[in-house]
Amino acid sequence: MESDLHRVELHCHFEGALRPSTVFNIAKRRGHKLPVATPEEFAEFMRRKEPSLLREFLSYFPVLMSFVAGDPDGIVQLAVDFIEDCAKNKIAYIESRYVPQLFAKDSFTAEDGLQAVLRGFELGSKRFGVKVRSILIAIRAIPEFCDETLRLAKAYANHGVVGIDVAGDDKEDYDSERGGTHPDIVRLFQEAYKAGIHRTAHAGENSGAEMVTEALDSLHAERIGHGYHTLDNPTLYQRILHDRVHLETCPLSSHLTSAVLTDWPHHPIQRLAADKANYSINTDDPTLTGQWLDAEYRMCLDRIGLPPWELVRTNYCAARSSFLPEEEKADLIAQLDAYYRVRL
Ligand SMILES: O=c1[nH]cnc2c1ncn2[C@@H]1O[C@H](CO)[C@@H](O)[C@H]1O
Repeated sequence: MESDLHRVELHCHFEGALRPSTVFNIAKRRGHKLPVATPEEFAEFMRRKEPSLLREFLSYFPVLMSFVAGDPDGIVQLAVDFIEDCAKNKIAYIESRYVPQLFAKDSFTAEDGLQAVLRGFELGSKRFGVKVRSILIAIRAIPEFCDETLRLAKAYANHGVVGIDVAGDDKEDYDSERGGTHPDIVRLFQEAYKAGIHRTAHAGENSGAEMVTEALDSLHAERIGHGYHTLDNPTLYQRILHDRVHLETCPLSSHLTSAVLTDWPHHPIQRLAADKANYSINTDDPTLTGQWLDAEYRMCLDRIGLPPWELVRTNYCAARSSFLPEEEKADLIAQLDAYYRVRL
């Protein structure tokens, strides 16, 4: 049977995409005190309704993880459910990113957490036909994690891990006076570059264009997470366009974190579309935004005013800029071709 999965997503935090009802059930099973009585109320409790600062948006991650860290069965189930939610959103291929250390608790290590996520992804992939790969995230504010991030990225390169990223509050945790990104994180990216591990970096989300330049020049980033403020610097923007650097944009998240302050028809995505830039449409954190890829696409059509074929084009951009080996990339593009019957 021909697959109807035809979308590619490159920027989705697994911890930010945990199915609320499953988190609720895990928390109940473990005897956690919950602020609400039903799974539906829990979903509403986690969903951010109004724009706030990125820092506040990110403050919900420790809350979510406190319910599930250290619980292997729960983590496997969440990973299976994640893949099911991808299939419901017609995702053929997804690169999911996460911080293995956030799953650790007591004697349950970051590596145990990583293995549980990978196990769930494998089970989910077999069941729902979605192809998934992992990107391990280093956190800007916790450079102490870097050595382990590099070790795990190398050790699991043949088990579904295709790259690394750095996340966190890119404005608050980036110290331009002291030289920007922490040296340990710069070293992590340089080592990954030498080892042939792919690299993307959160930059230009809340921070300015200079951080995007640093990500390209010092971190050897092949893609940029968010990157909206690239457009504030015309020279850098021309460089991105010329070099076809891929920007992983996340519409609703950009609004809820106040990364983008303009109204929807003037969203940076509108400009990227007009300039035929290399970018993709992504969810970032569905548990916190309350919407998956279907709704993000609708937002692009209805609010930003993208034409439908532009969404087809962004899927091809995403497939071409994915961290898959060339042969698998060609297979993915063929899968898109079979569905769209037109290549953009
Ligand atoms: O939009 C974002 N910008 C920057 N960092 C983020 C964003 N969403 C999640 N994380 C960070 O990624 C890790 C979980 O994968 C967490 O550390 C969270 O703070």
